[in-house]
Amino acid sequence: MTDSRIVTAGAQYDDEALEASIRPQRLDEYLGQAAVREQMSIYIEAARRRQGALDHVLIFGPPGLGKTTLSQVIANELGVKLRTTSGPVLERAGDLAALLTNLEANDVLFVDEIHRLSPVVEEVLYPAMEDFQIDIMIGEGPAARSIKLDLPPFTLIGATTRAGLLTAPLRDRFGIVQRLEFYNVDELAAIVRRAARIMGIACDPEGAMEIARRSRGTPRIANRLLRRVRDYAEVRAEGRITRAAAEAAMGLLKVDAEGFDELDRRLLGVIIEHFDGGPVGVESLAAALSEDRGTLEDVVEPYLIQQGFLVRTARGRMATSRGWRHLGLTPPPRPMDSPVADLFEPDAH
Ligand SMILES: Nc1ncnc2c1ncn2[C@@H]1O[C@H](COP(=O)(O)OP(=O)(O)OP(=O)(O)O)[C@@H](O)[C@H]1O
Ligand SMILES: [Mg+2]
Repeated sequence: MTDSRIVTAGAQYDDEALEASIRPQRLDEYLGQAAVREQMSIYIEAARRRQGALDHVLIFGPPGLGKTTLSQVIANELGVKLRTTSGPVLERAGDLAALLTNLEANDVLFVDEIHRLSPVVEEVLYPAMEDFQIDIMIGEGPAARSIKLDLPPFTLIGATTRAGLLTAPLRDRFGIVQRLEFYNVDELAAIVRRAARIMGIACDPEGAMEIARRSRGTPRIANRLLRRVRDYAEVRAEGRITRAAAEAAMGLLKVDAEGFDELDRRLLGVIIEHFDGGPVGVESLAAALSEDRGTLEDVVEPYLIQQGFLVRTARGRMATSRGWRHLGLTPPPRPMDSPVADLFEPDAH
């Protein structure tokens, strides 16, 4: 079920065709993330002047915020080739060795889901990152020996939604660590307007704002909502994305004013109605919703938490007063000696 959510931040197949034309190629098309952009522009320029490889970069942040995009932008700005792989794909040490020995000087190797590298592959990566060398074993049994190979200088870019799952030795080998944040509404509106231009659909600023507000801080969702609103505008609104067209289209998709869909509302509803607002453990919650725990933790909760509708406490999840009100319910009186008491202040959210 979750895969078909319009507001899921994860990638979906229908995205691919248009995605390629919309995806930013250069740093000045990569909107928002001002601090990341400024830092990266300096590091990239410095590497270019030295004609050396950029230091290794770790990019982390929730799905759909632009990790893969940023890695491509970095390679484009450096003017080097990008090779792409991912943690789960690299099963054996030899898989990684083959990729590394095919790199040219200053190339970028992008490893998506780097927290899912197997330990043997990670072992190969350490000396490769640190000294641009790898040890490979030739042969088996008593005749086996290891030889050292020199690699050209290169940049490893690792991406992960779960920085906490990276081993310390791996994390320490990245000279540059960038954390992507949820985008604000103005940034998302700019992303929507740019994508609408590329798609050749007229989009009023208020129409873009309306889409932006419901995009959960996530460019991938903004672009997906834009495509559905475009369909609606073409059929019902004379091909123009106005505020009214955006509202009507998203009403049909059951995406509410906060960008929540039915799963978000069910999650809040279950915490409030079955568990008196919490705290409730994630396993009980997953069971009550018939959803998988990982989906709740990685996909559903981060935005609810970031927006102050939900909190994670040591004893489990709790709905905040904002969460109660979103469902049209009256929050309970402020719990006196609760570690989250301040979340129940009348004007806090
Ligand atoms: N800063 C940005 N400016 C404009 N568009 C962006 C930006 N970041 C991402 N996008 C758009 O959002 C889409 C999703 O981004 P991307 O695939 O890079 O996310 P991701 O962080 O790699 O997600 P995942 O964790 O699922 O791999 C891109 O195709 C791109 O069109
Ligand atoms: Mg990605």
